[in-house]
Amino acid sequence: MTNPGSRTQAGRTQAGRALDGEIEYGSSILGYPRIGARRELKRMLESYWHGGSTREQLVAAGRELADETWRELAATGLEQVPGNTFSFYDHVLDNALLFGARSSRFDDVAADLHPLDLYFAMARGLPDHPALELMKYYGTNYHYRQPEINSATPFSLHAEDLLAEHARAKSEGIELRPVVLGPISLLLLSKAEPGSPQGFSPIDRIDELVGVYLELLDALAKQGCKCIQLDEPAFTSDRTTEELALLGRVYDQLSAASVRPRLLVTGQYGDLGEALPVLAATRVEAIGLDLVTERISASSLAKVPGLKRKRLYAGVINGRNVWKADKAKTLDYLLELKEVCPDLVVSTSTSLMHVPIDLLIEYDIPGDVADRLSFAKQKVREVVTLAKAVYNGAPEEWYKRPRKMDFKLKHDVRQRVAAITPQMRERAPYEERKPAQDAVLNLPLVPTTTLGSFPQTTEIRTARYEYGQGRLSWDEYVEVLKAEIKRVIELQEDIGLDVLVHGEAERNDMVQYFAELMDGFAATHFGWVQVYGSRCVRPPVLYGDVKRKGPMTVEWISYAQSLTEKPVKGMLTGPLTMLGRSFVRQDQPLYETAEQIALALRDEVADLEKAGIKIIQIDEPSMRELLPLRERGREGYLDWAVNAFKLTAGGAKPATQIHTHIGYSSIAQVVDAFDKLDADVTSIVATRSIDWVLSQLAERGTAIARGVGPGVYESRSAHIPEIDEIDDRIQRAAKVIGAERLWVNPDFGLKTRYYWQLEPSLRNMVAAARRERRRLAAGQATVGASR
Ligand code: MET
Ligand SMILES: [Zn+2]
Repeated sequence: MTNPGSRTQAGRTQAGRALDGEIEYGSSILGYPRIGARRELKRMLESYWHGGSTREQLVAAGRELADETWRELAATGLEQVPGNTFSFYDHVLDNALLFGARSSRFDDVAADLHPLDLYFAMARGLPDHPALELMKYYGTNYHYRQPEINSATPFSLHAEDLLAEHARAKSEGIELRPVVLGPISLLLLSKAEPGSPQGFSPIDRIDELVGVYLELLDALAKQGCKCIQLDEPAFTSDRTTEELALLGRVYDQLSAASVRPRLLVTGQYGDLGEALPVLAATRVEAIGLDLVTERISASSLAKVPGLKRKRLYAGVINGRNVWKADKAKTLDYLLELKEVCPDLVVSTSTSLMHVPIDLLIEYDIPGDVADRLSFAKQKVREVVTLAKAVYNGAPEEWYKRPRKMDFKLKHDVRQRVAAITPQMRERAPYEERKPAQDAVLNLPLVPTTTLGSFPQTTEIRTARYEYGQGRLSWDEYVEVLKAEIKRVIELQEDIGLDVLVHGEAERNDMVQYFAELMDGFAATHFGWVQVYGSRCVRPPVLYGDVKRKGPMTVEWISYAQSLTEKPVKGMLTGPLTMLGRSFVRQDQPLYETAEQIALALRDEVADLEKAGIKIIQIDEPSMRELLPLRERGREGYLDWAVNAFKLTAGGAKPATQIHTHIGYSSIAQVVDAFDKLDADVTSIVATRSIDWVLSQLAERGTAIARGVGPGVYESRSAHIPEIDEIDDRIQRAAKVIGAERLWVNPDFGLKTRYYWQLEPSLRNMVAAARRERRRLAAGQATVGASR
C-alpha cells in the first residue's frame, strides 16, 4: 500500500507551490464514523460517566480511537485523510467550543469543572442546568446539541487538540486535512442564548467569528498544514439573498489571508444550488459537492463561472445510505465531470458518520443482499478504486452487465400496490366516526393515556438476551413478557389512566421490531450508527419488497386487553417512520416503498380490529424528519407521505379510533399535512419544549382538527412534574385546543424511564386531569376555541 503522507513529503515539493495540493489519483472522504467498530466510544463514555474510569483513561482511549481511524484510512491508499473527525459527544458542540462559543448559562460552573466535564455538562445537563437543546442535523437521524450564543459571547481560539492531532499524524508521515464547520453554518446551527436582546441572532456575530477563523488558519499554516475542510451544510437548504451574499463575503475574507492552508468548502446533505456560483466566485481552492442527493450533470456544472479552476471534490459515494455504487455508471459520470473540472477528487457526498463501519463483521445478512452493501470501510475502498479508475483507467469487467436483481420482487406485493384505489385511503367522515367511537369507548372528558412504551427493565433485557442466546425457549420468553404486560396493566389501572397500553416490553427498538417481522428487511448485528453522544441505533436495511410475515402485535395487545375492561391501544410504527429510520433501497421511488409498508401495516390494523381492539395508535415521529431540506421538494413529499399514512389507517371502521404520534414542526405546510392524516387523535412529541408546542398551536389556532394531545409533561426529562404544573399546561392547552378535544398524556414513550420517576408523574397527571374535569363539570372551565 502506498503511504500518502510520505509520498507528499518526498515527491511533491518540486512543484514549488506554497500551497501544495497535487494529486496522483484524487481520493478523499469528508468524514468518518467516530464510535468505533464495536461502539468503543459508547463503552468508554458510559464507563467514565458512571465512575468506572478516570478522565485520563477516557482521554487516552479517545485519542487511541481517533488515531487508529486516520492510520487505518491512510493505509487504504486514500490520498487525503480527514482529521478532527473524532468527537467525545457531538462535533457541532466541539466546533462551537473550538471558537470559545460557550453559553453563559454555564459560566457559574465553568471555574469548578475540568473543560471535558464542562463539555459533558453542556451536552447532558446538570441538575440545575438543562443541557443544550437536541436538534436534528440536516435531515439525518444524527442529533446535535445546539450551541447558544448571545450578543457578547466571547470568541477565542482553542485549537490545541486539533493542532496536536495534526502534529501526531504528521510525525507518522500522514498529512491530515482537519475538518471544521464553516463559520456561517456554525452560527446558523446555533440559537440566540435565552435572554439575548430582542432581535439578536447568532449570525450577527459573523465578523468577529471570522476573525477567530483567520487565527485558526494562521495557526494551521504555521504548523505546515496544507488544507482545511470547512463544511457549510447550511447552504444546501434554501437561504436568503443576504445569506448568500454573506457566503461570498466570508470566503473572500478567509481566502484573502496571506499565509494559510488551502480551503476546501463543502456543501453536504443536498445540492448547493445558488450558493455554488457564489462560492465558485471566491478564491477558495476547492469545493466539495454532494452529487448523490442531486446528480448534477457535467454540462450544468460547466456553466458555473470559475468552477473549472477549482479542485472539485465529487461526492459520488453516498455517505448516508449503505448501497454499493454502480461502478461503471459512476466512473462514466466522473469522467464527464473531469472534462469540466480537470482537478478532480473522488469523494463522499457527506461524512461517512451516518453509515455503519464494517460490513465484513456481519455474519447473517443474506448473501445476495450483502453483495450489494457497502459500509464505511467498504465505501473508502470504493472511493480509492474509482479514483484509480478515473486517473488510470478501469478494468473491462466493470462494464459487463450486472446480474439481475430479481431477488427483490414479490409479485403479490406488486399486484397489491398496483391495485390501490383512492377509496382505500378514505375513512368515513369524522362527523360519523366521532359519535360511533364515543359510543364504544365511553371516555371521560380530557381522557388520560400514555404513548406506548413502559420501562425496559433489566428483567426484560435479560430475558431477551437469554432468548437470543438460546438459553430461554420462546414459550419461556413469552411468559416473562406476559408477566410484564400484566404488571403494566395493573399499574395503569391503579393510577387511573383511561386508555391503557401494553407497554411494548417485546420491543427493544420499535423500528427494529417491525422490520424483523416483515420480509424485505435485513437486520445487522453490529451496524451501529451514532444518534448523539453514546446513543446509537442499528437501522435495518430495507432491501426488497415488503410483506408482513404474519400478525405482528395482535398476540401481545389482545393479551393486555384480556386483562382489563378499559380500552388498550394497539401500537404500530407508521410507514414513514419505518422508512426514515432504515437504510432504504434506491431502485424504486421512496413512495412506492412507503405504500408497500403501508399495506403490511393496514393488514395489522385489520387483524387488531378483528381481535376486538378499539383504539390503534400509528406512530409517525419521523414524518416531519423526512421533509426535504429545500422548499421545492416539500409539497410532493407531503402528498405521498399523507397518502401512505392514510393507506395504513384507511381500512379502519368508523368506530375504531385511530391515534397518531408526531413530531411537531414550525412549518405551516407540515402542520397542514398532519391535519390531512385525518387521525382521530394526534399526540405530539415535544422535540423542543412543550411550552414551545403550546405556543405554536396557539399561534396557528391549532391547525389540527379532531383530538389533540399536546403532551403535558416531558417524559424524557428526569424532572417529576407537580400537579399544579401539569394543571397549568392543561388549562393553557384547553384554551387553544378546546377541552372537548384535549387529550392528557406525556409527550413521549416511557421506555427509558425508571418506575420511581414515571409512577408519581403519571399519578400527578391523572390528578391534574381530574381537576380539569371537575372544573368542566362545574362549568367554570375556559371555553375552548374549538372549530
Ligand atoms: C418515537 S414514537 C414513541 C411512541 C412509542 N409508541 C413509544 O412509546 O415508545
Ligand atoms: Zn432522549
